[in-house]
Amino acid sequence: MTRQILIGMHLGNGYGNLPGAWRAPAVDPTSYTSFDAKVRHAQAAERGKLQFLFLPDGPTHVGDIANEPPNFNLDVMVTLAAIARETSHIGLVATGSTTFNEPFNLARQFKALDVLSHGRTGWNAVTSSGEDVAANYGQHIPSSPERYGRAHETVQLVQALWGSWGETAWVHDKATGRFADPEQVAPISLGGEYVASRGPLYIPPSEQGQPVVFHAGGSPNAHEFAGRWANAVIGAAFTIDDARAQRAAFREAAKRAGRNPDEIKFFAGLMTTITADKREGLDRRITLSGRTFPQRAAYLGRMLGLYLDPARLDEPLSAAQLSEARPSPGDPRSVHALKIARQGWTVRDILAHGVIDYHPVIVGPAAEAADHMQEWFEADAVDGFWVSPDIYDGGVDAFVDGVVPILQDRGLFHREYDGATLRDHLGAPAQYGVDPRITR
Ligand SMILES: Cc1cc2nc3c(=O)[nH]c(=O)nc-3n(C[C@H](O)[C@H](O)[C@H](O)COP(=O)(O)O)c2cc1C
Repeated sequence: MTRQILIGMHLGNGYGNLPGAWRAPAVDPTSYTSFDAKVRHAQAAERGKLQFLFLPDGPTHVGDIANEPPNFNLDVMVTLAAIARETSHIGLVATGSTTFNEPFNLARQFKALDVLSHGRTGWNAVTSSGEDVAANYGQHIPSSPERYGRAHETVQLVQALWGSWGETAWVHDKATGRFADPEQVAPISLGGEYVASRGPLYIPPSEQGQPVVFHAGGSPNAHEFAGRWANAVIGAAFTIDDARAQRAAFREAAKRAGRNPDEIKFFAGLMTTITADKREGLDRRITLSGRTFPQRAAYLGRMLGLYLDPARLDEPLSAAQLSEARPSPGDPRSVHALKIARQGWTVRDILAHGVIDYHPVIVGPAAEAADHMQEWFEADAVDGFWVSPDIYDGGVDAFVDGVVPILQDRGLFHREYDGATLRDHLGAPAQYGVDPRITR
């Protein structure tokens, strides 16, 4: 079968990726606590046949709570449990820290969600960063080798626990009175330098056996970790070359672990403001994020090697400034920022293009997003994207009704779900318990 783009949808705080999304006209400002809102956004993504929802998790809030909502869900597992009951196909991927959770708790919660969702669950196993997160657990952030040392042990333990209830152990035969085959439900008694568990975990397999492992991280340690354990990587890249290099690094690591590199899919982030014309999109972004622009103008200046006066946001860069500008080698977004500046936009509009955002930003007609996705995909830079809409109410629909049909017409995106599990959607191989190739 020809390779096609895979798409996940970011679901964060209930509003969208713009800091002022909670104040948008059609948005209920209490969506942060509304599970109805989250279910509605998930159903919109499922209508577009997207492969999965991705829920990041800190868990902390370091933003400006006086003006902006927290970044994350109230609780990713509770949110996905609610969504699982109101959707039928879309994959449900939640982030769970290997540093600040016990393997037994992770194994139990994720497998229970996998059973509840009939085999649609994914675990984004991350090592976490930031002292503010660690402080919530009364700890400091361990060093990278320690975090990844614990992460390797944790995933191995979690998968061993998932496999500790044998695939055919559950007999539940009322006539004979036999509930389960005890030979197939056995302790694992595994322990390492950081974590240990006896088991077994009393949870039978789901329709996909056990959850699919994802990872998000960028260091060489992350490559080795994902190369061994993950079937998908939630990535961040600003250029095709960067994405291609990251994807290749994860694929090489998978090969070193004795796996087929096609077993690990690389997803780049993409932020969207899909509108009929660019001006409408820029204006929306100015209304909902312009409060930060004076401060961002100073940063944009540093990206371009210029001084930009925060009081003169409504002027384009002068000819002298444009000829003096040099993209900063320290920020991969600088080349793109200069390209936009050269198109003659005002500083306010340059910032409204999202040139200082966490991921590439598309502002404007759906075809622009489709073109971006096609270009990156055909350059072998990605297997797919995780898409983060500016405002979930309306923004998920704009993607599903605008971008998805274009990709489908170009033969780049499927029209129907072929299977019912997340493993099916990602083309991930069957696995139950630990992967014997990794733990031999
Ligand atoms: C695209 C992307 C998404 C991430 N999402 C999360 C997240 O939701 N929660 C979290 O704790 N860390 C998240 N991380 C951070 C990683 O867990 C990791 O702590 C960080 O990248 C530092 O690890 P490294 O040394 O491997 O780069 C994310 C990282 C990337 C690149």
